[in-house]
Amino acid sequence: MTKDIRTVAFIGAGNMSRSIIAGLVAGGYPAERIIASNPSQGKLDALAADYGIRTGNDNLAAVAEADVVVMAVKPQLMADVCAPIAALDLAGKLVISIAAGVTCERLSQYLGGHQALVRTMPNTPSMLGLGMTGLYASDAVGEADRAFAGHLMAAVGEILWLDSEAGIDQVIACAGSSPAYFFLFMEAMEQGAAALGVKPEDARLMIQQAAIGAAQMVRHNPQLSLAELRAQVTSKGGTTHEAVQTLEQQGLRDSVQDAMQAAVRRAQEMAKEF
Ligand SMILES: NC(=O)C1=CN([C@@H]2O[C@H](COP(=O)(O)OP(=O)(O)OC[C@H]3O[C@@H](n4cnc5c(N)ncnc54)[C@H](OP(=O)(O)O)[C@@H]3O)[C@@H](O)[C@H]2O)C=CC1
Ligand SMILES: O=C(O)[C@@H]1CCC=N1
Repeated sequence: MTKDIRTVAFIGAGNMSRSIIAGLVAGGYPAERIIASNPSQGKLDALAADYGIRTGNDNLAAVAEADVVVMAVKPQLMADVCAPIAALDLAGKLVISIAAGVTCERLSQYLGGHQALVRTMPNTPSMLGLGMTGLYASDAVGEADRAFAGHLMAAVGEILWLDSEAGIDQVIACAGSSPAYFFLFMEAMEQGAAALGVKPEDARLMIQQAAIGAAQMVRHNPQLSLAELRAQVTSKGGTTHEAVQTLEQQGLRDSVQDAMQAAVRRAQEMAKEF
């Protein structure tokens, strides 16, 4: 955890803010230095109860008090939410955006020309300290602010600094959106298990353990390629070979590649829309 403790205001307290806040507090970031601002009260009450952070409905009060402002609303709301914030004195404040498809240039326009911007692309496993965040700092971001943004997101998982802003869209495809691909795969396995007559709770346990185990094997065996790990499971003439061949023949790799390209395409479209 960073020793550089600053007051951080999350503007928008939805799924992603909750994930990051959960990870920060679990990692020891002082809860009293975290503020969440959101229109609906229920999410705020839950955040205050679960993590002891400060909450409110007044974005401007939160921003005024903060050293660091995390913009965490949906991309399509960013312009409207930023407009009143732009009227505040933002000098000396670092603004971190987690929104997909809102460029630094656009965000700077929305914030009245504010320059100290870091664009990030986190993901929901941040909640467990198992996040993956890509970061891109605009030229105006000084060393201390850059380091703070890195430490903040490193508190909830791994980080990757990007040389170009276009890299953020690659992070979306590989890590921001990708937990959903794995959930979808596991959902499909649940359905497959049901078709085999497996009880739902048994299916969930087996799928969960296989997924956690596979991910940990990747993590703990950096010397082995993914294909080598797969080969270790695949006995010659055995069951895995039949299953994997079925997935291959039915085009799993092409589907995944198309899906990742679709994510990037959508991020690029959003950058024009928002
Ligand atoms: N979910 C994910 O996995 C990831 C999301 N992101 C990005 O994070 C951002 C947020 O996404 P996510 O958390 O999923 O979305 P959510 O819809 O869960 O959260 C957005 C929050 O913004 C709040 N909000 C709406 N209007 C305002 C306002 N005027 N002022 C303050 N808050 C407001 C909403 O409040 P309410 O609904 O209570 O009205 C809601 O709680 C998006 O830009 C997305 O691109 C990035 C990486 C991963
Ligand atoms: O679906 C989205 O647009 C956001 C960005 C990455 C994950 N969720």
